[in-house]
Amino acid sequence: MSGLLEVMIHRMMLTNGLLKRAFHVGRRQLSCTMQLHCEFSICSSQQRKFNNCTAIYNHRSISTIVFLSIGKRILSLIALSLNLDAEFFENIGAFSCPSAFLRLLHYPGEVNESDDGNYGASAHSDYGMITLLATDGTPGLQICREKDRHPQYWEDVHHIDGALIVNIGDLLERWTNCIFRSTLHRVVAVGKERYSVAFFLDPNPNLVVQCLESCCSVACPPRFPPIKSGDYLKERLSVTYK
Ligand SMILES: O=C(O)CCC(=O)C(=O)O
Ligand SMILES: [Fe+2]
Repeated sequence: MSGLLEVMIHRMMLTNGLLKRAFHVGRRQLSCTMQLHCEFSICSSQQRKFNNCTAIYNHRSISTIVFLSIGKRILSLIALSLNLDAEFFENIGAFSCPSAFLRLLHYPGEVNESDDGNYGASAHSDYGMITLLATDGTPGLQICREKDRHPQYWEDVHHIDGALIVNIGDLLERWTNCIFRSTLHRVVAVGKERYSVAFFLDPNPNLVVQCLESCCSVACPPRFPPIKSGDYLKERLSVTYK
């Protein structure tokens, strides 16, 4: 990995026993001064598997710094839509040393009968504020718009060249009292190998996430108690990776 990189490789893992390989790059907590200019020149044999991910990444000339600034911009638009200042999340310190990391993902093309439907990513929502997702264009990602409705109705997310997919996370759902619902999504088998890169943008771990004033009223009280972002994420991750 290039000397320019100040990254930590968290782990190589199989998540929940599902057929997905993920490679984590970044720090749970980005240092404010840290240069995260991620030009990937991945060379070890393990990392070679992820060259297609890095190709997605490099092709779009995006670095973690760019992901971060796109994420901040989207969150300032979300703040405006809630009658808050554009700088609201910046001002409350959400982006001062935020928790953020990249996940490079590889899904194999072949699916065996014995896998028993375990492929890709099972239905979930991401835990933090927002996730920016770049894929190699291979289908497989699906969303369920009305997550409380049963039976669930799943829609394919169509690839748009040059566009990033934005998922709302559970912390933003808590903050906005469900005005912004977190995106229920999954990745299903399409009989083709698939690569994607996800950038998870989560707030400073010490920030207390509590219902925004503009998102509640007497008729619509807060649905979630205040919680420190870091505690919430730790709890969710410990359940996922126990
Ligand atoms: O690979 C994808 O398109 C989605 C990955 C995902 O949802 C995740 O890693 O949380
Ligand atoms: Fe996800």
